[in-house]
Amino acid sequence: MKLVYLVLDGVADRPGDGPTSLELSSHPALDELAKRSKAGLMYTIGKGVAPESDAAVISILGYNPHEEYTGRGPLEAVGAGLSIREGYEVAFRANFATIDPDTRRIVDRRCGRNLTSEEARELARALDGAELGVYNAYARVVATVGHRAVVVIGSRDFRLSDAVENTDPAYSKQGYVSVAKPTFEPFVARARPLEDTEEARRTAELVNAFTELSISVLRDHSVNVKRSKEGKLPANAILLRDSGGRLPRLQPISEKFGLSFGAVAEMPVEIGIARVLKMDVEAVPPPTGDKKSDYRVRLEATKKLLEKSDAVYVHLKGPDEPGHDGDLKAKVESVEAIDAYYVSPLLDLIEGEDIAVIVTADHATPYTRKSHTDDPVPLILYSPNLHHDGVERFTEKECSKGSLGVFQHGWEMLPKILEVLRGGR
Ligand SMILES: O=C(O)[C@H](O)COP(=O)(O)O
Repeated sequence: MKLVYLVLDGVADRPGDGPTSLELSSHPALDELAKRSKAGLMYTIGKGVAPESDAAVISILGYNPHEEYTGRGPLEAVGAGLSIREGYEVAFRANFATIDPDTRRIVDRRCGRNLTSEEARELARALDGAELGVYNAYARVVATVGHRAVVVIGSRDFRLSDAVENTDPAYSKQGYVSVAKPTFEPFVARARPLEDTEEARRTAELVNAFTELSISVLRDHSVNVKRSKEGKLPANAILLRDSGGRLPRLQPISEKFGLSFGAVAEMPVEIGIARVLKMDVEAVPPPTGDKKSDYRVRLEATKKLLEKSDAVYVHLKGPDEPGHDGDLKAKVESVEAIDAYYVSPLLDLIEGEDIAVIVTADHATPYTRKSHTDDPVPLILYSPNLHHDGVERFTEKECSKGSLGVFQHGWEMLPKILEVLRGGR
């Protein structure tokens, strides 16, 4: 038996807020699969935790992020091809953002979501390698996809600590698991040490020095002058979150489950996770405006990996961004594009084959809330060897009627599902 494990980033909404994107969209292939599946719901980390994708994905791949985890920064870094000098460097997930440089008020955490990766690369170059003026410290800045970047703060001589608060006010650090705040004061936060050590105080000082430097360097950068002339928001600040000083030491997924895993990943954090878990990674280019071609590439990568791996984890970013933007229409369209261009041909591919499929999400990003929430996500498990529950559609409400029940923690799901698949009932 082979397994395709499909994660639709942020696809779930909050049913109590009104009709969900899954209810409003037409997705015949997902519904067809749901009809032939067992179904359930899952809290991807746990009730009360509105997770970011990093810890949520770690969790739904079977690892409890409260036990061994070191934050999103290092995963973004490894996904972007950077390594971290343990003890002397701390990695952060970064957003190019628009602020009022005089008051530090945040106008947009994603500078209008129209910063191109090329523009971001040019801005990053202006800061990469900058000296921070104290502790013989420096910053490395690497742009990844759109407004997203990785920042590594390092010192040549002094030890640093990852126990520092985010400067991005949208997320709070709870240990190494970052939690989306339902509301927040839209100001660039000052980094504070989160433990009473010289290392943490020094790192917070360096983070604040980097923030000031980035604001002064980006203010009149030619990319921003051009963007302002075009009526676009300038990318004139960098918000940091999810500090981590090393990669998590996790058992490779093939050893954990006795299955070889491939991964189709498009964003640096998922590429980083797949690398850390020692999956065979097919990194595909980030999403473009051409959904048909994007999903064809992802399906080809899935096919290729299925030939050599027992299981393939496929992470599709699509629905998360419109969820953050509160754009119901775009979220519905994103589900429909995945259905037509990825799931429908996947059904043809698995027809008559001994291939099981899981479809779920890493968290909810309700368009009504514009941020991640702790709502449980729908889950279906198809296998030609299993009885199905007879649910009608792939939606939150329909899946709640399924025999898999409600997983209280994402990390409990994969072991249970593999047991069901191996038991064949
Ligand atoms: O799109 C992303 O990178 C994250 O899922 C959400 O992060 P953001 O709140 O910084 O957009």
